[in-house]
Amino acid sequence: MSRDDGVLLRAEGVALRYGTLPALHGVDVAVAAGTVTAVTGPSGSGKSSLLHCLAGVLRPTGGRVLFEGRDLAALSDRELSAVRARSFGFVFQFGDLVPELTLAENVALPLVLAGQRGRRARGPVLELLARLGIDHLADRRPALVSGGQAQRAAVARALVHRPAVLFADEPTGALDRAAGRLVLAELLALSAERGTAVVLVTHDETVAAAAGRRLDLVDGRLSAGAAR
Ligand SMILES: Nc1ncnc2c1ncn2[C@@H]1O[C@H](COP(=O)(O)OP(=O)(O)OP(=O)(O)O)[C@@H](O)[C@H]1O
Repeated sequence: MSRDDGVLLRAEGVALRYGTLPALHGVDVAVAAGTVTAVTGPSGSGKSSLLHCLAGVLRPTGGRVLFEGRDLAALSDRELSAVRARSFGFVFQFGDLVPELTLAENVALPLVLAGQRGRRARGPVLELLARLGIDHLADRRPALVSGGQAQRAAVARALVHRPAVLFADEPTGALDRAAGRLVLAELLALSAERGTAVVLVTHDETVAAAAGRRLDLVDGRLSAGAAR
């Protein structure tokens, strides 16, 4: 564990450049277990970049990111992949389900990657699909379900291995407002039940207001007053 009580993930002075273009400038963030953090800010302000740095998808060009006290940049590729597979879940705007696999097979992927046999994974997968009201679609491929149903499957896939942190980048951005609110409420309820911390990029003011904490980015910096 980190030296700070309950802090799972910590960004210290995180900076990121794409070539010569600076996207983040010295961002400090601490994410405690079981909390919900909304990352907001105008288009191009660095929200996705910050999420990707926190999740170990992008390596910061300055500062560091610690998960359970370990600097992600100091891990080998194999160790980093193992941390991400075991401890992190991801939901993106367009679900990114594998089109050739059924919903159940998609949701089982994190368990199969962790070494579980497909058949053993089916129990927890179906349970989660039932919680999200889509167990009757378990054996359908993503192309044959609605956008909201596919996004529910993406939420199930992100939580099935009970990760410590769920990273969600505009997870309901492709849905209409009402459907989006519903899926998001389900995502937050399931995460809370499982004690999973959520870091959520959103443009939706209502969603941001409902999160326990809000980080507002402006030009790659946390705006003054943003709670860390
Ligand atoms: N792969 C990339 N290569 C070069 N520049 C990039 C890349 N990804 C993002 N950027 C730039 O970095 C800055 C921050 O982008 P980022 O996607 O993090 O912003 P954002 O706040 O998530 O935006 P949006 O709300 O539009 O998704 C922007 O100026 C963007 O153009």
